[in-house]
Amino acid sequence: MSFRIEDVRAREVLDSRGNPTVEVTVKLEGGGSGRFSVPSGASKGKREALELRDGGKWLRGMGVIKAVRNVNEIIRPSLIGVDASIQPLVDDILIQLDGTPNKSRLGANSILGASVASAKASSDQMGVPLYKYLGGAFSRVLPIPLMNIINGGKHAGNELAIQEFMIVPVKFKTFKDALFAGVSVYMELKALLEERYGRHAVNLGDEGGFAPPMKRTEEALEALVSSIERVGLEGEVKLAIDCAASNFYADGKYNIDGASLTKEELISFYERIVDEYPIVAIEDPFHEEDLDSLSELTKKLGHRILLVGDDYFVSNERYLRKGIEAKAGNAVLLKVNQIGTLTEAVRTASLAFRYGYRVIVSHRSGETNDPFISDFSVALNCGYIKAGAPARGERVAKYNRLLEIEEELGSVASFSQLDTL
Ligand SMILES: O=C(O)[C@@H](CO)OP(=O)(O)O
Ligand SMILES: [Mg+2]
Repeated sequence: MSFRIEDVRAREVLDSRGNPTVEVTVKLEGGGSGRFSVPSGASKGKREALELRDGGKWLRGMGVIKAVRNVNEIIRPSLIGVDASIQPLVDDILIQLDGTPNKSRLGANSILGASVASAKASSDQMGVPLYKYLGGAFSRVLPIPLMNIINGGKHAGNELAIQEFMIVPVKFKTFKDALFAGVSVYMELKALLEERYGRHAVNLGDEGGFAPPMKRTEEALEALVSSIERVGLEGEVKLAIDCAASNFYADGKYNIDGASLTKEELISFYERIVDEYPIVAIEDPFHEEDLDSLSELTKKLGHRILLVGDDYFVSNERYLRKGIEAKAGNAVLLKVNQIGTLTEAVRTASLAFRYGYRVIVSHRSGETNDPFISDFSVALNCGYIKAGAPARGERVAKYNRLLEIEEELGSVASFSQLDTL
């Protein structure tokens, strides 16, 4: 059974927004193979590892021709003969080969493709499911899904400043029950939006949530609360928001709900909505450079809800460490393509666990049908996943994979129900 890499090949495929993305296939001498197609964000953090794009006018510059070439011409010869079952070695070779702090030479998209495809090839060679290969025999925690069912910000063509309005099924015994409860709320929300705003209100945003013509944050929160009540799930399904606040910040002010707020006013706004609605998590509440305000909000609300850093920490150990030192936030969003290799993503998760930060494995707004993040969340036993609405194939692929894993684990599967929730 040889784990030595025999071949690495990349090609261009399309993501869920129709943009080209990199798909990498790794083949091992022993016959095992793995394939991964890389996701892509729209509201990216400034400090994320670089996603290599090209093509000029053609495809509005969204091509990945160079990234594919980098895999086939630079990464391929360096990985051939390497033992794919030693993931830190594979990733170290990729990191050295790139040689830049933000993966700007080869592109995080080409590097990540090779990194994850190697892990998948190795798990195939070993004949064990990916979550077990990555996490070992004790991987058994199915994550609470944070399901984004009203889309705003950069993910939708409406006037909502806040990017994601999520439902969080918190009091269920199994992942399947939690998922199906979320689906009931999603369907009820569709009916409610049609009643209130008409049929055009149920068009979908990038992550499969509805993109109704709403203007104010509380209009969305209220619609979610009403939908939850209408299906009788109050107390069992709660709410979360991803503000992605860098996108509504300009010249020292936050432009939200028709007002221009100072950070102090925004803090009061968050305190009020947490009092009035069943919110259990707020992600990126301030712009990505303002760690102080995140610390301030953590002091006020950190004992009650999750305060999640996405653009703040960009899945990077270095920035998470700064957050920990500043007592900013109490959870980190983990997106493998923000950092570029699997080994680095796992290191970030380990650092988070060591300091009591929660880890939420996350999709990107531009996704593919690859359900890698589902296996990854179970491998980490982290207890949370953010994977969009239970609609649109590329989101559903993640939920369906989790259903499969839960069934496969049978009686040892455990579904996370965490204390602060
Ligand atoms: O901000 C986010 O958390 C993500 C995923 O929901 O969006 P994007 O992939 O566009 O960065
Ligand atoms: Mg985010």
